[in-house]
Amino acid sequence: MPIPQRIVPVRHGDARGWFTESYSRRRLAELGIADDFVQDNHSFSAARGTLRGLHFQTPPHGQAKLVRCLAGAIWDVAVDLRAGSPTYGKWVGCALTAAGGEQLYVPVGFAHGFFTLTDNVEVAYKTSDYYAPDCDSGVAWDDPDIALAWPLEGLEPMLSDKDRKLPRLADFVSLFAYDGVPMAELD
Ligand SMILES: Cc1cn([C@H]2C[C@H](O)[C@@H](COP(=O)(O)OP(=O)(O)O[C@H]3O[C@@H](C)C(=O)[C@@H](O)[C@H]3O)O2)c(=O)[nH]c1=O
Repeated sequence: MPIPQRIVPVRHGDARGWFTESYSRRRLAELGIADDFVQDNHSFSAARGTLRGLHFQTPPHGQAKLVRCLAGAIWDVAVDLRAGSPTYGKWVGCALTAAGGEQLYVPVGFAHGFFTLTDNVEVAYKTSDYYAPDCDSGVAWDDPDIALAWPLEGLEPMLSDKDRKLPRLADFVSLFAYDGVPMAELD
């Protein structure tokens, strides 16, 4: 289904450690995910309390993302931005850890962001379209209309200058289509 999903690839453990298929096009197709991923991104955040988001690219360069954590842990979120969706402006979030290998699938039409729960976090994600700076967009992480329950635990999030100036959802006119499937809680 083209809504956010939490995916936990199987890990095959043995005396050496473990092995996992971190990406399988066939396995994702079984879950209803048919995006053609064309770019791999990798970011490093030095400090716990770093927040990146809420980001998306506007049509015609919307990006689905398949997000995972290679070091440390994050709290990862997706916000529904599909015009006419009954879950427009609603969010889902979950922890993604290097230790557990969990992934979050973020479809086109959803904003994405994360908050680092540890120091020295590496996040890797596949995207279904190339970086298109003219379509780079976002909404404010602390927009009260979205009311994200970030696990701040008293920390003041560390943001980029760009993210500090992002507009509110109310100022955004969505050109993302709604395909009839409302967002649901993550498994
Ligand atoms: C996203 C992106 C950025 N850049 C460049 C632009 C800039 O000089 C530098 C850092 O970019 P940003 O500040 O936008 O990086 P960051 O704040 O990490 O942005 C990312 O946040 C997460 C939450 C997402 O979902 C991503 O799609 C992306 O928006 O990297 C690329 O060259 N290619 C890319 O695909």
